[in-house]
Amino acid sequence: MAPGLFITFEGIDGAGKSSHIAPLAAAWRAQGRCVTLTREPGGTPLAEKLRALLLHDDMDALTEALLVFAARRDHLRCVIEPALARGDVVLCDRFTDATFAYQGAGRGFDTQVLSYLERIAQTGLALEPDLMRNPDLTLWFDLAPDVAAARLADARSPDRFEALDTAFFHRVAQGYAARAASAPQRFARIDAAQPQAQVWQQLTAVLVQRGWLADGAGVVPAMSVPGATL
Ligand SMILES: Nc1ncnc2c1ncn2[C@@H]1O[C@H](COP(=O)(O)OP(=O)(O)O)[C@@H](O)[C@H]1O
Ligand SMILES: Cc1cn([C@H]2C[C@H](O)[C@@H](COP(=O)(O)OP(=O)(O)O)O2)c(=O)[nH]c1=O
Repeated sequence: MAPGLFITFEGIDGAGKSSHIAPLAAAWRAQGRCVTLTREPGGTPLAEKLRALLLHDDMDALTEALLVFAARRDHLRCVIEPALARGDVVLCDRFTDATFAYQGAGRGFDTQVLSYLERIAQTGLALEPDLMRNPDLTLWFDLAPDVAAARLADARSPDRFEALDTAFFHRVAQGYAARAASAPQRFARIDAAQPQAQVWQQLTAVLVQRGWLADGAGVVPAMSVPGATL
């Protein structure tokens, strides 16, 4: 059995993550791999309830951090770890880097506390009991906040995060850049300002280069592939 692969998609709101996840899942499935397609916050019935609170109810940054890690723990326990143990490719729309970018850099919450929560929430669930689960690869969609905002203005009504100002998203973008610099082996930066066909090419090239996807993978996604299919 091929070993499981845990791949996360990160970037500010509107960077283009959701548009590419379903087509990548289809490309892997066409090559005979089982794929688990999921998202954070969310991915389990409990974590989806926490997601609804996070996206719509007012709360402070510590409460946000505790809720995202509670949702993550349940998601790891019920979905991600079992899928990896089966040998699936797990494609997850956001994971812990989002917490460091949004609650850490965006809200200004203490990143040492986030690191502590990361360790306790992500350890003790894998086959190897001491492993702190981290993605094998993080595809980071890097896009200027004003371009992302222009894309979103045409696309959907904003949630509690998407309604924040551009200064917040500049901080979040810097948070992602810092996280990527601290784990360069794990991160692949995708230039999300490119037209979608080129974004797709860059994404698949990263995966082919690692030997995880065979060459000639799938079609370029249509612009309208919704995140709502997750
Ligand atoms: N490379 C691209 N160029 C132009 N528009 C894009 C591109 N990628 C995605 N979009 C559009 O931008 C909007 C936000 O994309 P989406 O995939 O939902 O972003 P995210 O999941 O990162 O918030 C959608 O309307 C989508 O069709
Ligand atoms: C995973 C995660 C997401 N978020 C935020 C980022 C997003 O604005 C929001 C929901 O993410 P997302 O699923 O990308 O929203 P959408 O489906 O509308 O594209 O949650 C955090 O603040 N911290 C986290 O740890």
